[in-house]
Amino acid sequence: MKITKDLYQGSLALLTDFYQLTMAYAYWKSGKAEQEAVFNLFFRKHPFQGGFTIAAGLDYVVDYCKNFKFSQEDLSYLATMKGKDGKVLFETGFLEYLKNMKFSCDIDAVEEGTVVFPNTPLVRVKGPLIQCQLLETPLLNIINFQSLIATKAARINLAAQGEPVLEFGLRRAQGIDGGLAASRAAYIGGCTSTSNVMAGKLFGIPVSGTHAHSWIMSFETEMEAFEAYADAFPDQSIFLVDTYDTVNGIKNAIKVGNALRSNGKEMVGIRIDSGDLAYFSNVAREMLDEAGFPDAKIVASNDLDENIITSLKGQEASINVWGVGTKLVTAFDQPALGGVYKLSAIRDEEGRWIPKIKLSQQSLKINIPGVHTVKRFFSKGKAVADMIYLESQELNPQAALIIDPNDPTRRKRMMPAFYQEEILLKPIFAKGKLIYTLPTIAQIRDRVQDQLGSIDKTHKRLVNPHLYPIGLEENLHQLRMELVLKAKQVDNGNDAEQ
Ligand SMILES: Nc1ncnc2c1ncn2[C@@H]1O[C@H](COP(=O)(O)OP(=O)(O)OP(=O)(O)O)[C@@H](O)[C@H]1O
Ligand SMILES: O=P(O)(O)OC[C@H]1O[C@H](OP(=O)(O)OP(=O)(O)O)[C@H](O)[C@@H]1O
Ligand SMILES: O=C(O)c1cccnc1
Ligand SMILES: [Mg+2]
Repeated sequence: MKITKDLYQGSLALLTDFYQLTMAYAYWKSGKAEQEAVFNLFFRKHPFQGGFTIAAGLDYVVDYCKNFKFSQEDLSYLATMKGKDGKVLFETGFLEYLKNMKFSCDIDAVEEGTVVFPNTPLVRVKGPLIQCQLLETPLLNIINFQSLIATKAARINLAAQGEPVLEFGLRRAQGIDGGLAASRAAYIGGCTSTSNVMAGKLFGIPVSGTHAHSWIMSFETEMEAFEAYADAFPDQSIFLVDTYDTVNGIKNAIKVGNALRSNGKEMVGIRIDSGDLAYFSNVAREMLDEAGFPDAKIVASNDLDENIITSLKGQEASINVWGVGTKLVTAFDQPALGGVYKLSAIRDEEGRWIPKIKLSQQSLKINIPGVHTVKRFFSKGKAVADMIYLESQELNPQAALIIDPNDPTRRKRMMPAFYQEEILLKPIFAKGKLIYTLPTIAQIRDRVQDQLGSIDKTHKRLVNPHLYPIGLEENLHQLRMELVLKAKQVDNGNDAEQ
């Protein structure tokens, strides 16, 4: 395998779970392939025990769907697959069907960078059952990871209180694509730049960095190393001061800073990567100020995350720039967002939508049926609640009642006279045609900041946040309850109609 050349071979159609293909075959075989269905992608719980999630990855989803096609190589590989009986698994007629399959779904999705809450749809796919099914794994793969990292980045940036956060994660990221997608999502979530040069090239993200301990160690003395670096980059020197002795390193940085200044140049700052970051940053600030470098930046790194940054802020550390790698790009304390993709309705032969439900012992896991969408209510520019409702439902113009899907005793009446509203699912594809103008990555990043500004600070608290209200419109709640009771009867062998 030559990863530089052979990794994707121009097609991602097989980047899926095997069972999607066996189901696709069986749908085809039983004549159900083109029956229309609706699936929703949503998650049940915020990551990091937080109070908000940032939706990310739609740009990748759009590209995936636009290029949703099985290549000749993909089909040749599928043709070699054998069943337990030694016979080919997929008939040639099916492979022919896949070859001619054209993406034709409607996709509605929340825009990238939107603040989202549990149980509300992030992506809704409506179209031929076989296509909806084949999209499950790639859509989850893309949205789960990028939303997770964008959320982690947003938390880290909230902790940094507006100071720059430089993303340094590539060396510890989850492989090649994980590293690229993480840099993209980290930037969307609020980071200032990435150290990942390929992400810079591919996504147009600002690239920045300092230098490593190896640079210092390659010289006889730290002074020589600083001088040589200042010589190479007189306008952008940040000196790593902790290779041997941090206080001495700061003294050396000041000496080289003075030398630069005598040539009309200014050092940018120093970086501290070990030890007590509060103590050493305060020592450094005092020394730099005293030496006439009050504007020199103090960059800190070393296994930082939102909790350590919050703690360092609490200790009044003199850090101005935060370098964050491992714990950001690996989402260290929660390695996956538990997004799921569930069938919620299917069209019968008469063209009627039949809402579908999946039972679970945990009521938290019972899905939301029907062709539904989500609306956000705002009061004075602040988001106050999200309502999931059936698209075909006429809403009470006076007041909509929303009911918590996990606790029907929690209810909230929304009086439209006091609220502005926005439907969060936007049309992206109509019958396979892209009808959405993709924003730039900078616009998505700005959107995250606007969105965070639109929710109350109690939901942004990093520890024990206040729960944002989301609910089912009462008719949808009623439908869900009826379907649950009916399904339970069927499950028990009773006649559902009695
Ligand atoms: N003042 C502080 N308050 C809270 N956490 C801190 C403080 N200073 C440093 N830390 C964190 O404590 C941890 C120290 O880790 P560790 O002991 O591995 O580093 P170190 O020994 O200082 O550095 P290295 O091993 O790289 O030489 C890091 O996660 C760092 O971010
Ligand atoms: O700590 P992170 O958040 O991942 O940030 C990136 C780290 O990568 C670099 O060193 P590396 O960890 O490779 O070596 P070191 O621990 O010996 O400094 C850098 O000096 C940071 O410590
Ligand atoms: O530029 C840096 O300082 C950097 C880059 C990657 C990892 N750690 C630090
Ligand atoms: Mg380290």
